[in-house]
Amino acid sequence: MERIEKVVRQARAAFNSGRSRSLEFRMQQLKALERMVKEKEKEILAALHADLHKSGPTVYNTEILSVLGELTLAMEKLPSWAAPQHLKKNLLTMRDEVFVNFEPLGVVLIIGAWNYPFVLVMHPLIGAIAAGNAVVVKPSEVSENTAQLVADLLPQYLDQELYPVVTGGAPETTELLTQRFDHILYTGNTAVGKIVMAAAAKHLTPVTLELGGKNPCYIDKDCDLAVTCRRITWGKYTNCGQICIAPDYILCDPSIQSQVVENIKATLLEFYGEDVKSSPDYERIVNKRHFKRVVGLLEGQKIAHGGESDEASCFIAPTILMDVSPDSKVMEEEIFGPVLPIVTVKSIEEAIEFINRREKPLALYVFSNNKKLIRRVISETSSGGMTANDVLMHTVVPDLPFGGVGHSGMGAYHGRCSFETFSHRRTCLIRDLRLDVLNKMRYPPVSQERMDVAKFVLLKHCSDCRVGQFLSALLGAVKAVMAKIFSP
Ligand SMILES: NC(=O)c1ccc[n+]([C@@H]2O[C@H](COP(=O)([O-])OP(=O)(O)OC[C@H]3O[C@@H](n4cnc5c(N)ncnc54)[C@H](O)[C@@H]3O)[C@@H](O)[C@H]2O)c1
Ligand SMILES: CC(C)=CCC/C(C)=C/CC/C(C)=C/C=O
Repeated sequence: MERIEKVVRQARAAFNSGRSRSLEFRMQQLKALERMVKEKEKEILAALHADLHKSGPTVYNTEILSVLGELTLAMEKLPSWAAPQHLKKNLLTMRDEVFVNFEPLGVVLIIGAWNYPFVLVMHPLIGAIAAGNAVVVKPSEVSENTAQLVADLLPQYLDQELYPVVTGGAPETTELLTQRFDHILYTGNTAVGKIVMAAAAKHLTPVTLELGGKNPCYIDKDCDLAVTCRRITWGKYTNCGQICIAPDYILCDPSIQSQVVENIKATLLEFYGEDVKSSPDYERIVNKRHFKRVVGLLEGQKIAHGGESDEASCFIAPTILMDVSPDSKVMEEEIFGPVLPIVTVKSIEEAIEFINRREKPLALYVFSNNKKLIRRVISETSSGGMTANDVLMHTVVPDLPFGGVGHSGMGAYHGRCSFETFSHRRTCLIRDLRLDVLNKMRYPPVSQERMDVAKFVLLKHCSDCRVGQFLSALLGAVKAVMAKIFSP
């Protein structure tokens, strides 16, 4: 544990040296990360297969490409993201420089989860490096092969003191959390999220919490069920249901429930063949603990499809549950496995009420040809993010912030939002010491007259105020004349 304290101390000393701040250095580190991902692709694929039975193409699409995409974006946009943001002025400040400067926060802690073990540490790491921070990376011990690979690879490519990796589980994370950081980004379950936030509060450290929840998926009667169910099947059973944005359960009218089941069954056959177990595209539950938890959710349920499992290989077949009671256990906790309950509702009002009676989810899905209904769902519910007429896809749009709300998390990242999350927006005002006469109205002794002038001056924005432009031009002219008269 002394080692952990030393690692954080070294990261802070490295940050204080100032070397992570220049854009040139940040770019160089991001380029090195890109080289790492390209050169070590085989090793990354192997680790993810060992941890989660993920197939090569799946890992390539979800983990490698998305990390390379985030890197390309950051390297292309960093100069514009990091540039000071000049803002509107009022009459009082029309001669000044008014801007927001993005500065690094300091030492950031990133705690990853096991289900997308590579991307969940790499995405925030990219944002934190781009913003000029030192970063301590703690990958999830549950995906042990990927965690070890990250620990082996990062020091080969990045500045070792600025970006150390700490491996281990709850004891190591607990120890890390006693240290002082300038920001913590944690990905994982809500219960540990509370522990992280409580520990961070001791140092007044801001947190980004990327948590989970039960993501509803409403299917309107007015939609193409074959397409709808193909998209839902893909999003639900990818990574064996172990994805934070998976549709957790379906809400639909009782009259279409059987058609939904039939369409999902047909898609499963298309995707994984007759023998799902031998499909290279179907993953496994990460460990026995989670296997038992997910199998336990099937108890007492009406299984419309699937239900088979094999503890030795942590296999659970893609499963659909029908006529599920809203009060059953499977509707209480996030499923995080290949089990899809269908709860019937008789109207969109009932669906909205159902969603709003529960904690705010990380994602919400609605399928309908009716755009008005989609807009209504957006305006009458809340969730971290949402996609209409598809699933998962809002997370792959680089400019969309990704994060939860309420019990599904706080704060967001991805793309520019990552850069902002790991930056301090520093308010800057640069004035000069001349023409102090213009400040007279704020100096004592106060008078009604001065207050009237202050009111006029403060309530006018320069950009939409002709008086401001006129005064500015006038002042410029006066300045030029004075300079001419008084120049030696
Ligand atoms: N919002 C997102 O981006 C996102 C992404 C992936 C997973 N998730 C959510 O994460 C959950 C699954 O992940 P998990 O929690 O099983 O992952 P996990 O077991 O990998 O835990 C996450 C991290 O917390 C640490 N940890 C565990 N117990 C701890 C403790 N007592 N004190 C301090 N640290 C501790 C672990 O070492 C690990 O690094 C699901 O709820 C899922 O929805 C959210
Ligand atoms: C398009 C697919 C299958 C996934 C893309 C989303 C993605 C890169 C997920 C990884 C990060 C994440 C939000 C995991 C949640 O558990």
